[in-house]
Amino acid sequence: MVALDKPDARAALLLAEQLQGSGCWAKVGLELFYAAGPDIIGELKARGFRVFLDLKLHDIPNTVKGGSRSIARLGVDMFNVHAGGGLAMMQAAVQGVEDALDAGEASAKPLIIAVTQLTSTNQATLNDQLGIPGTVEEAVLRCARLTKDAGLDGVVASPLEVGAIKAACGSTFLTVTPGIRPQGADIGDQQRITTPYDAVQGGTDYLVIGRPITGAADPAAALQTILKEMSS
Ligand SMILES: O=c1ccn([C@@H]2O[C@H](COP(=O)(O)O)[C@@H](O)[C@H]2O)c(=O)[nH]1
Repeated sequence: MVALDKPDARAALLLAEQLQGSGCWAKVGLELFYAAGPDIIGELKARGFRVFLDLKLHDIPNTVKGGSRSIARLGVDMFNVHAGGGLAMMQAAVQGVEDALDAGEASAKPLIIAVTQLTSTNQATLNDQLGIPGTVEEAVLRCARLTKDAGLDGVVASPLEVGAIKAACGSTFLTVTPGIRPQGADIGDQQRITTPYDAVQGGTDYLVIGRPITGAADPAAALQTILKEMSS
């Protein structure tokens, strides 16, 4: 999944066109969605991309239900919420999608996943800033189990945690992992990272990659290099 973190539709579609035919998904996050609006989803779908809408809903259950219903109408293939919103909030996301399907507003059910702990969070952020005791992995696993109990399809986590999540929640529970950095790439604000190769070896279902591809002089070539690294 390539994170199309671009400031407007034109820049995002220019990038998407360079990646067309590679088989990658397009991930639409806050920067692009707030700038380009819902129409960007249709533009990407028309170019053959499967779309992960990464808006990380986190609100009271009733609001998340309505938001999820609206998202289901857009025809995205996957979207997410924050597990930190709790069981009822995540169940409300599922209900919102079911309402859209029952009302004939959406033709297919998108995958719904939940962010466990952001990959920019480290041990100190968790314990000292957020006041959550224990290790990051323990916090991630608590969120993953809650997400499964709520009936969602999987979680967003670091590739470092995939083995533990699969052991706790089962092999078919999806793991979607940002925090991917090829050897020598700039780490930026990410904290819990691995290489594309190690992420694949660790059993992740979907790798999410932004700047190592989008910041490259030739994004299509950067993607191909990463795809090669994943499979060798
Ligand atoms: O825990 C999370 C959840 C979402 N993301 C998003 O993934 C990409 C990663 O981009 P890079 O440039 O490869 O760091 C970005 O869109 C984030 O919003 C995440 O990184 N961690």
